[in-house]
Amino acid sequence: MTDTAHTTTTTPDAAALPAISVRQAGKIFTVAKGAEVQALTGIDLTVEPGEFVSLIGPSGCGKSTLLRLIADLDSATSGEILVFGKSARQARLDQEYGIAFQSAGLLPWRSVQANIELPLELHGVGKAERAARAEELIELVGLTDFRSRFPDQLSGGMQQRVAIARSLAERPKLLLMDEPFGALDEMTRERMQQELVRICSETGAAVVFVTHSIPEAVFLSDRVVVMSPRPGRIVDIVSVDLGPGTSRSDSLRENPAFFAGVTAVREALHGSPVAPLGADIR
Ligand SMILES: Nc1ncnc2c1ncn2[C@@H]1O[C@H](COP(=O)(O)OP(=O)(O)OP(=O)(O)O)[C@@H](O)[C@H]1O
Repeated sequence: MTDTAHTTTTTPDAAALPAISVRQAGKIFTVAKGAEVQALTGIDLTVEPGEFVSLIGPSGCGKSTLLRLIADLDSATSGEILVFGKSARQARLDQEYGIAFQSAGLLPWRSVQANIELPLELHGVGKAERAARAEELIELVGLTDFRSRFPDQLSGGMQQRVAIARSLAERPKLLLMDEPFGALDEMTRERMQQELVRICSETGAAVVFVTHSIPEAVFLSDRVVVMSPRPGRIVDIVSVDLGPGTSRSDSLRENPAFFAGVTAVREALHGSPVAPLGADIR
């Protein structure tokens, strides 16, 4: 449950900076009649470049709030949040990450292809290059026959796939994902999990991934951050080290190391001490 040291000083090598450094972050919402909700308290978390970290915990424990603070969609009441050594605000302005959140957030007047191309368009990427990249991504998320459709002509899960493709358009070094697979059927969800693993290993992107699913968190993650509510805080960080030679392919779902990881996260969620992981899971 240790966390790596925070790097808040400027280093000459940007690649050596953590993808995310959160130190003592807290968030208080002011609600009706001046009442306050302490959504997060004392959050310390470092995510290294290329690392996959999931946030899991009961409803209301602050998972989405933490992700929103990192994405600068809301501001912390206390503490510090750095993204690749920059303030969350600067990182947002510099488009340091891709975002795929619960609601797909697509532009209804743009086709699937045009939605996926949007971030590239905003950054002045030429038409041919945009189209080629969109084509790759449309294929990746299995929407080849739907490239010209509009969001209201797609199922919720298909809309979510468009949003994921859009978040990948600029090959970001960091992806912030809030239950991106929540609306998908189980088979599509597992396929998308595998695609995400592949994409991350190919691009070296770090990911912070909010989920309610323990198996999903274990399948995807290097570390699973377990949170508890009132106020939202980190109660444990479970490392999922599957040992040498174990890839995150479909067969992992039937691997004893995977089951042991699921058990470790479940116990952490339920507040039981996590047994030291055995030889299968280090
Ligand atoms: N804009 C807001 N105004 C007031 N309170 C808020 C706001 N956003 C979140 N909260 C409160 O902060 C706490 C954390 O909410 P958050 O949505 O981050 O939890 P979560 O763990 O993502 O929940 P879920 O798993 O249900 O999505 C909750 O008590 C919630 O009611």
